[in-house]
Amino acid sequence: MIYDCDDVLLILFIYCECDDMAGYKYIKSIKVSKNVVVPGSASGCNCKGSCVDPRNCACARLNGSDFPYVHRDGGRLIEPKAVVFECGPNCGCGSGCVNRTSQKGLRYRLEVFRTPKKGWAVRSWDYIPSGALVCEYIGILKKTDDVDSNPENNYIFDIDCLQTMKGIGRRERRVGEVAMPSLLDKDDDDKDSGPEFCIDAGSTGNVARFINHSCQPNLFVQCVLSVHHDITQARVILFAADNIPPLKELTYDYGYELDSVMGPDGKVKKLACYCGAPDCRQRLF
Ligand SMILES: C[S@@+](CC[C@H](N)C(=O)[O-])C[C@H]1O[C@@H](n2cnc3c(N)ncnc32)[C@H](O)[C@@H]1O
Repeated sequence: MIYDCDDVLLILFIYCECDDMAGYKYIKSIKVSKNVVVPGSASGCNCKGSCVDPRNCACARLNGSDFPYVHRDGGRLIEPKAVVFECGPNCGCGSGCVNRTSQKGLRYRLEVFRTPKKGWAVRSWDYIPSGALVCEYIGILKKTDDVDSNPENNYIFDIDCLQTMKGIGRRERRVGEVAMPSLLDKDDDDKDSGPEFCIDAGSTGNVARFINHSCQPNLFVQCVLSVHHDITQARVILFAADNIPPLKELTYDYGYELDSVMGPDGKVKKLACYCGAPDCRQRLF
């Protein structure tokens, strides 16, 4: 299976909702469960054409007064951030703006291949430079409570951006100030309740669902807000952490705490890790 630029899941993020026969709403290519309320679009910047001057761009200010991306290779993330604020539907800039890097689709030819011990996996036919966008984790946006009943679904990504920003969980907290502190105000009472929303790629998804875990990964997870500014429903984008040569397996850290996953019988579930890294933790969870 090869995914290339023709298979791009176009993520234009024009805020548009509609229902299909199965009762899902859509924000363009993102399917949304009917019982999920998607926040309204944020007000944008007044730039024209492309955002170039961070002093005059409201979106740049949200990123700490600079753009998170540089122009090389169609947009490269300068460094991992707690959250990236991209330009959205109410911004004056156009689709070529560098601050819409995650909205431009796949740039590398990604292949799904079979591994001896980990099932399917993903690699690129092209060289991927450090900081380049690899793909978005696409699926159905659901309430996490609604998927707990299906413990055999291996394709659920909990949107743990808020927890990571608060230093809860195993994913590494990003240094640097969050330019919009109100993001962190959300559900302080629910500190232990975990992510409210997840992306379920069990029945619908893209190539990201086949990317395996590694204890020494070459991709990292970046939370991105482009349409609205609700961190609990942030988009989840995978970027290259290193220069990645062609045909090297692409991996990210799933971020599980050991002993954090329970089976239907209420007992701790364990899964052996076969990432092969010298400092492998030996278990995914
Ligand atoms: C999101 S899926 C990744 C694609 C999966 N390999 C497949 O064949 O569809 C996650 C599942 O892949 C397997 N997996 C991912 N990384 C692994 C690793 N490092 N070691 C062992 N199994 C892994 C586990 O079964 C995990 O629940």
